[in-house]
Amino acid sequence: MAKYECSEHMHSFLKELPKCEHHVHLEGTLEPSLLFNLAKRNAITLPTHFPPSVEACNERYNRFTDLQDFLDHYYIGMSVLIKEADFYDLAMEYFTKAHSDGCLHSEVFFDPQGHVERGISIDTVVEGFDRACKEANTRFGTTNKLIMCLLRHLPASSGLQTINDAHKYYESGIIHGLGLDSSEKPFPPHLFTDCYQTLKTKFPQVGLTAHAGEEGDHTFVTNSLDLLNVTRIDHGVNSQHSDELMERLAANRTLLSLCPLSNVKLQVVKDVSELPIDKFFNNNVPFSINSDDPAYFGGYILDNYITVHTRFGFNGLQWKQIALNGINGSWCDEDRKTELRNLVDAVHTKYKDLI
Ligand SMILES: Nc1ncnc2[nH]cnc12
Ligand SMILES: [Zn+2]
Repeated sequence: MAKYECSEHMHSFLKELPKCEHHVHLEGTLEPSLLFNLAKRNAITLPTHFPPSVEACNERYNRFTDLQDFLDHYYIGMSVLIKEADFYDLAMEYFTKAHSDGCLHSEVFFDPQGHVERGISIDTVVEGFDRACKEANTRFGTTNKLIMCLLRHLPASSGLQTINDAHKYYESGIIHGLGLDSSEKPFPPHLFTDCYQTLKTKFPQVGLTAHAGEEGDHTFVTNSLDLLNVTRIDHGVNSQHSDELMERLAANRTLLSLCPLSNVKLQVVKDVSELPIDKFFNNNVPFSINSDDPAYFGGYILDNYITVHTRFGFNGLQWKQIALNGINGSWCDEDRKTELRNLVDAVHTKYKDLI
């Protein structure tokens, strides 16, 4: 289904192009090899219906029927994460891979409720992830932000409790944002209005985002904007079905964090070429390209960029614009944004023949 070639030269350009990732769940970066190592280290027995080996995981992960089928594996997978060092090791594996893909700034999700309900304290989770964020910055010079997600299949009261438990991490800036994930269609945005409002009132600097328009229709996107006051939308592919919404996203420069390989693996589309990526680009709807749950969907950020290239054949100038839109939509400070824009300029100049 590849329509365009990705030459070695284009591959090098896409790898070197400074990229920002805004949509990756740290628990979704749990490679089967680490999953089984941690299960052994922590003496965890996985349920008998979970794939019993790395090979069996790779085979099963290739045929998810929908979002819920994936989530059923994802929540079992994360059950091997017990100690602070487990969360650290998981995040360090991701930051190392992202850095080797040319990703210079990552805003990463995590699901504390998925751990707290198993008896793991939120402090264990956040301390491990925060230590990895700091280590990645020291080791690679990459920047990163933690975004706490609420699980939409749990009641808003549990979300409020989680926000309360995370209070000190928002206060110190260790957690920067709030997101909303898990099963979308049965749990629309209005259920979480109070959670978003409570956090925003206490911490006006917090970044707000939500998964919307992945399996839900475009009203999930509009309602996330209107009721949750988010400034970013995770996925948002179904925004394509409302011209009014498309205009609103473009006018307000609201970033969609698209996840092309995820959409194929979760049967949102059969092939990346069916995604409205050219439509978003041509209508000035800003988007970034992300990996979502790379250990489950078979590709990290660069794999997603390359697949998009083979389907849409963007030229060097268009790729530069996509990279700049990702920087503009990031939650890092202005100095870092300027630094990243200059790096994009330099790489684009180096590959100026790709225009
Ligand atoms: N793609 C996705 N959609 C909703 N919830 C998720 N949790 C992890 N990945 C997710
Ligand atoms: Zn996601």
